[in-house]
Amino acid sequence: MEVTAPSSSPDTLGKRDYVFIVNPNGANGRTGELWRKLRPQLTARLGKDWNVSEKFTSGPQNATQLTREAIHDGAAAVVAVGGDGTLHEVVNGFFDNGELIKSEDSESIGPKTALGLLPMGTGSDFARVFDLNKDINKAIDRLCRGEKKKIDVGRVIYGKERKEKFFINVADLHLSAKAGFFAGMHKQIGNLCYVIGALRGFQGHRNRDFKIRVDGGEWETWSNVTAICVGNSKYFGGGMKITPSADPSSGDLEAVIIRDHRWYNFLVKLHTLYLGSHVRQKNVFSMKVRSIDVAELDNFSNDKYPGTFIQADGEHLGFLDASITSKEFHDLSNIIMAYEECARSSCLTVSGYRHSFCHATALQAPVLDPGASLP
Ligand SMILES: Nc1ncnc2c1ncn2[C@@H]1O[C@H](COP(=O)(O)OP(=O)(O)OP(=O)(O)O)[C@@H](O)[C@H]1O
Repeated sequence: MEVTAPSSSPDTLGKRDYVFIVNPNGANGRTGELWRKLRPQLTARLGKDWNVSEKFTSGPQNATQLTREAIHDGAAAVVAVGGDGTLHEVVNGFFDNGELIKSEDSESIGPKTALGLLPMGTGSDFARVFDLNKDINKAIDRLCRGEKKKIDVGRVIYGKERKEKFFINVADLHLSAKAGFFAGMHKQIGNLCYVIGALRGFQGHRNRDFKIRVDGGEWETWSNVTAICVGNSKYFGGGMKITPSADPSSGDLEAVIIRDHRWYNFLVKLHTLYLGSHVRQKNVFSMKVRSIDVAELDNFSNDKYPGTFIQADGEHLGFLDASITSKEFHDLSNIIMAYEECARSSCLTVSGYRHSFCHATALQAPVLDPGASLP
């Protein structure tokens, strides 16, 4: 829906679109309410230079499609309005078949469209690293100032069919992903959903043995793993600083592997998860990685669930394949999960690739002014 005058009006001629993709049901409907209150302010502040348009999502995954359409149409920016789930879907809309998409008139590799964020979800964890989660006006100011930052995205490949998703915040598996799955069912109670999710996650949980390979090196067996969290950024679960050294502009990811933990370990040391000091504890391992592969070693067939839970940006993706054996795993026929830093570049040019093997990802969040030159 066009908020400003129609694009044929003399006022809008030559202007590019700022497309706000709104999940009206985010944060149990609060996103939609807040958006309606903020929209006039945004139109007033941005409308002089841009066509401000809004698109409401019709349901899960729709934000991805809406983003692709906006990029094809040459939007200057696509701004996710909602929580981490909506941001995740918008980020995935920058890609198609694993490749960055570009506007139809774009000559360059990578989109001319930038990514933006108005955090209005339950957890809004990605926004925390920019200190934008507490005050929406701060996020609006940043958007209107046109402040830009280059950021990375990660990629997860999982399951027998080797499905692929990009993530911008944290991807994780096993207990934390199971807790996230249940938390998603209780978003109506706000941040308490993460407590309920954790309690339900612990039911029937047992630590597992996995094969893990870092940066394409040797596979190693890790026994009694409770959770594996890989952060492009620092926070998940409504403010837990799970990967405290991760920096979305660093070019690498932080992998935190938690082993041998029981529910009471978390209970006693819960505050350390919020402080990020858990990484200094016994049985918690942190490392900087470019990629990490994980495969199951033991058989899940007797379990209630088909395998190890995987989530990305708090969105349930599925399960590692329960039937993976070490033989299949060596065949690499059932991989697993791989994170990959995607090369970064300006959203306007092809210069600045950090790695020639990878197409540029032009994700800059929270975005702006695609006309300005990048640092
Ligand atoms: N129109 C819609 N109706 C129902 N669900 C939707 C709609 N649009 C998107 N969704 C789904 O809503 C889910 C949650 O959205 P979102 O992340 O915006 O809010 P949240 O869960 O409250 O916040 P956070 O993820 O930060 O905790 C996503 O999984 C998304 O797929």
